[in-house]
Amino acid sequence: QILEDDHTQRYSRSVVNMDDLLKLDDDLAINLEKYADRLSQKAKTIRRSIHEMKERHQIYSASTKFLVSPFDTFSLIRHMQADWLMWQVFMEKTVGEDELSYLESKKSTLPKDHDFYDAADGIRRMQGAYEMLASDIANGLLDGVQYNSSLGSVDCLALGQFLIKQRRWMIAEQWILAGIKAKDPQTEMELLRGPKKAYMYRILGQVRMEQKNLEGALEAYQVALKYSPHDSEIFQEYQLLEKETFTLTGTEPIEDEDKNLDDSDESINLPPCCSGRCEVPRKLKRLYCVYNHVTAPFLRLAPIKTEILSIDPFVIILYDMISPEESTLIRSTSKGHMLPSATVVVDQTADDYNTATYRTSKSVWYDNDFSETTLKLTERLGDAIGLDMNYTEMYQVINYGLAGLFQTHLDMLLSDKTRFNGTQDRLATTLFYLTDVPQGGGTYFPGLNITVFPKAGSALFWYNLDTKGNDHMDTLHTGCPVIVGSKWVVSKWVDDQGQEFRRPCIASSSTTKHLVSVEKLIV
Ligand SMILES: O=C(O)CCC(=O)C(=O)O
Ligand SMILES: [Fe+2]
Repeated sequence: QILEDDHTQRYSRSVVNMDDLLKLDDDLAINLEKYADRLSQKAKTIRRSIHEMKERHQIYSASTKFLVSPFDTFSLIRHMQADWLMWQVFMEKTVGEDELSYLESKKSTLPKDHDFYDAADGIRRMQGAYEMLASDIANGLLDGVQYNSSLGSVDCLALGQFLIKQRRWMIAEQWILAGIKAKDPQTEMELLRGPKKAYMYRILGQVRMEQKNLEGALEAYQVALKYSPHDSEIFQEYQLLEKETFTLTGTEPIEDEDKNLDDSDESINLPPCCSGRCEVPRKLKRLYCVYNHVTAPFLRLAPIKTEILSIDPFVIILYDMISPEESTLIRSTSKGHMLPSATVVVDQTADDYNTATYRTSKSVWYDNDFSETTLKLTERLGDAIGLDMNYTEMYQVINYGLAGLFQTHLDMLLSDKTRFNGTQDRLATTLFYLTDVPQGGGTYFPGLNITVFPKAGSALFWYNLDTKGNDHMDTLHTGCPVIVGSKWVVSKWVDDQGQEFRRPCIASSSTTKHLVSVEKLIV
């Protein structure tokens, strides 16, 4: 079952909304500045009046006749009876109400808890997929590439606490340690609620305790107490811990009954090949590149550069399928219409957040004849793959978000049995890459040890079904987490029904004389 996801803004699901977010942040900063101006205006009025009051006092105290005159006496009584009440009213008057209500009006558009969870979970999975250390990420070293930016301790601590909630103690500890080491820029957040060192060491102690590392926990608590010797809560926890260490010495560590998550589950979903550094070599050792001029008459004039990545299943890259102008047009047309990508809901009772995390992108659908660009693209693709474009699904334009990914999956929707009952399925997949992705974001086939990195203008094409119409399990594929960049892809699925003459049912693709579609390149 395919459902459109909820229509709320999901900031982490696509990077197309990042400029809106930046603009909002800018507006709110200007608003805060206005608020500060109003506060200083109030303080200035108060200071000016104090100055006048002090001057008056000096005159009075210098005068010997003061308080003898009825005018002075009257004036002092009037002043003290009325003016201080007026000051009270002035002091109580709220400053910057307009600015406060402006902030209130923007609250609904600010990122929500789920946006933070999405973002934090994205970082966690990116870290797992590329086997990065928290301290490296915090210092701007991403999968071997050093960037001129880093994360502050508030950010690291927030990640650590998020991971504690997920009971992922090991990487939670990494992030808390990174937070302790992070150089703190004096941003407004540090000023408002900067994490105190004692607090961070206390959390470090707690995380170590959860991992039954009692000595490490004690050490962390001792440092916490050094920073904050009078904190009674930290002291009590420290004492409890000391007792526990005493009773546990020499005994086996107790296994926690709850399942504690570590990151081995991640490496199953996202194997290390996302980086392109596969442990096992791919089947085709050589590079096979051909000019395809055989699947359409027009290609004799303009052959398509085609790289063959795998024979069975048949996987190829088509080069120069989209021009930079067409790519820009598709992206700019789509930008305002993207919604969180539809997801296959496996468990309807689970909350939305849980069901949607394996595909973190936004997308929009277009018919073949949506625009001149899509019409041309359809014609070009039809020529390049030799299949009938009248039998295809709509185009889906996709943009990935922060560490955006599509976990390992198959594109076909049916079981072999249902498919042979006559229900339509996805014979082949085409993924057009609209952008280069500076780091990460490859399309990875675990069964084939092939990682394809997006190259603007190229298209990845493969058959999901073998020549007999059965599932090809080796077409399992992953949209690897984006590390840096904005990954735009356009997908196009070709239906099995309607291709009977272009891709007839044959015993195997080596029965070459029957091949009509792009597979005939391997002849
Ligand atoms: O973005 C990718 O690399 C994979 C996308 C994909 O598998 C899909 O859209 O079905
Ligand atoms: Fe897919």
